[in-house]
Amino acid sequence: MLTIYSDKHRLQHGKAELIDGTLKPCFENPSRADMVLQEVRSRGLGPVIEPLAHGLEPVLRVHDAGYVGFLQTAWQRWTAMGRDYDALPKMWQIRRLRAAIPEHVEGQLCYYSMDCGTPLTAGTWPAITAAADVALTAIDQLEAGQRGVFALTRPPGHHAARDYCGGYCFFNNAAIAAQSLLDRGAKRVAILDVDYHHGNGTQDIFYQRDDVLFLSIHGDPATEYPFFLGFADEHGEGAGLGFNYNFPLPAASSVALWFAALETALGEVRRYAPDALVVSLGVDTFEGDPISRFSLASTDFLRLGEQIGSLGLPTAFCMEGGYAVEPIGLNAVNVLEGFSM
Ligand SMILES: NCCCNCCCCCC(O)(O)C(F)(F)F
Ligand SMILES: [Zn+2]
Repeated sequence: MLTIYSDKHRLQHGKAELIDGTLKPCFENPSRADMVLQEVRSRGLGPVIEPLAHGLEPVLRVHDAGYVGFLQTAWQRWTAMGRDYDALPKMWQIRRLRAAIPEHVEGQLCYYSMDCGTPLTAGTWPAITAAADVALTAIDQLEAGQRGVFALTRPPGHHAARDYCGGYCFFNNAAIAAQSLLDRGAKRVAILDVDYHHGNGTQDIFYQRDDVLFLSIHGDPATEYPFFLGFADEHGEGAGLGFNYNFPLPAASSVALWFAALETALGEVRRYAPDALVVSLGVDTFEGDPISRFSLASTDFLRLGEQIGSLGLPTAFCMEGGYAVEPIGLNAVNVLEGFSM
């Protein structure tokens, strides 16, 4: 299987994250992609190629122009205030506060974000534009006839909505990939999100549409991040009603329950009969993940890959989460090996 990878991911490296009451080194850091790349190479998964530049147009097909403009200018405006540290919001535009978009960079930082765990740094813009190019280059390769392609994307993307960042995500790589497939002639695309956390951003982007089927298996937002989306009664709206499936599972759910949800999800994909599949591949469902509470073993990721492969669809895998850094490569590449079996 072909892997698309850019070293520019290393430019996104936040200083600290508020976890369990104290500031700790960011869980979402460059070592994650380094370890996955190392495993891709050591397992001989296939060629590794650099992304081609695709510009901002494909990004603007899913993200709001004001939001993209904010991301593009934020660091320069932040440092112009004499600040050289990571840009993080101090508050949010919550209920009954004015909804107008602030002019000032600090107000926009609050307006265009959903949490304080997603540091905007000097390298964020080049890193996220490179990640979008990685995802789009994977679609180039699907269009050229590849059956499965691995977009080793970092930073991740599935929490990034039309007009806000969060959960370590800025550009929604999987959504950009899916939209690009449609723009190149696909009639229907399914996005399967197997990350431990609900892909609220991906759901947000396609919620009113029937040309993208979104399915997500994740920790129940009743007790898990992102708390405010990802419930089973969210089926889409308008033309999109019936094209959104959430499978929230209680924390500490069994592997059997997880695969039962996967089987149901894959049945819906078969029924939808898409032209292609995009997988938001998070491996934080791993039993040893430090911030998540499912218990897949490394061998279960082989089974996951095989099940996805059984759909027989052209598939682009976009890397999302996974924080047990030692086995992250084993777990991610197991999915890709299983798919290729
Ligand atoms: N006590 C731990 C709190 C962690 N709060 C943030 C969780 C973000 C998860 C990000 C992800 O894994 O979903 C992605 F795929 F986007 F990277
Ligand atoms: Zn996750």
